[in-house]
Amino acid sequence: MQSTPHEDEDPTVISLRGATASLGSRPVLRGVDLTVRRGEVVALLGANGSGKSTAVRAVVGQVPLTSGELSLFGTDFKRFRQWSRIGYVPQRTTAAGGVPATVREVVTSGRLTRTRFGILRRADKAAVEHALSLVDMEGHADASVNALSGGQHQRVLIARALAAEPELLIMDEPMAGVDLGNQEVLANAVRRQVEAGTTVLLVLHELGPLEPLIDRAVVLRDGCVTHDGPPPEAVGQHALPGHDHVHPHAAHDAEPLRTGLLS
Ligand SMILES: Nc1ncnc2c1ncn2[C@@H]1O[C@H](COP(=O)(O)OP(=O)(O)OP(=O)(O)O)[C@@H](O)[C@H]1O
Repeated sequence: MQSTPHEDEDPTVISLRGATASLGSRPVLRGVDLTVRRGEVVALLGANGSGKSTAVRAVVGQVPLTSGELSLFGTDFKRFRQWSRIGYVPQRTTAAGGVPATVREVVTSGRLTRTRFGILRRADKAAVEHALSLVDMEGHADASVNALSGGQHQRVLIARALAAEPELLIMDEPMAGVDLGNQEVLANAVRRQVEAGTTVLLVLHELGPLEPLIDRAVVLRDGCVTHDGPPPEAVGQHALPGHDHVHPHAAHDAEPLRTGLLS
């Protein structure tokens, strides 16, 4: 495993303790404990509406906790400022939402947290090109993101997160709406990150091509953890009691999804 400049610090990358959170008046997290240690690949599984997205959004500060504790890289969330150490790929977003940006421009935007005043140095440009190559999008770097398929969009969003060379990569359903060919490319990109020592937290509907990478599964049900341990066997999440998930099966190279952060 790659050594990191922070190797001597607390190996706990994410620590969520007794976390509760509400959306509107609805309690969505009801006492969640989640620990992710350096170098681990953890899958967050559970039925639709069990609180998976809310849990990862709480970890990245998009949903405030109503009680409980969160620390990142050993630092209490309130004092944590090192956001460039975290790459986040949210659920169901488009790369540009109609903005006439190129693939390279969108990926470059993910590097800005590593720059001073947004000025790109040689190392920054190299990191952007490397991120593009990790998801096999070098050949599309100058294409408009609005002309991409759904699977290619997802590859660009992951490259945007990788451009900052994060130590922790958080991805919310990276395979949703992505055809098998693009899933393989994404799985390869994640595999290379894991081999380089990146810590990964994934929200997944089913383990799919990422299965060999996953060290541990945490299963949520109604905002509570019902399992924290080895991932379910090869049959995937379907093996879990109470599995009642609706799957967004992708058509061949599905259309870009049109809702999300930037749209
Ligand atoms: N803005 C909101 N206001 C009120 N309730 C919400 C809001 N967003 C989500 N919820 C509800 O919170 C619950 C948890 O949602 P969340 O997206 O975290 O679940 P999930 O496990 O990620 O589901 P899925 O697998 O369908 O993505 C769901 O019942 C959802 O309907």
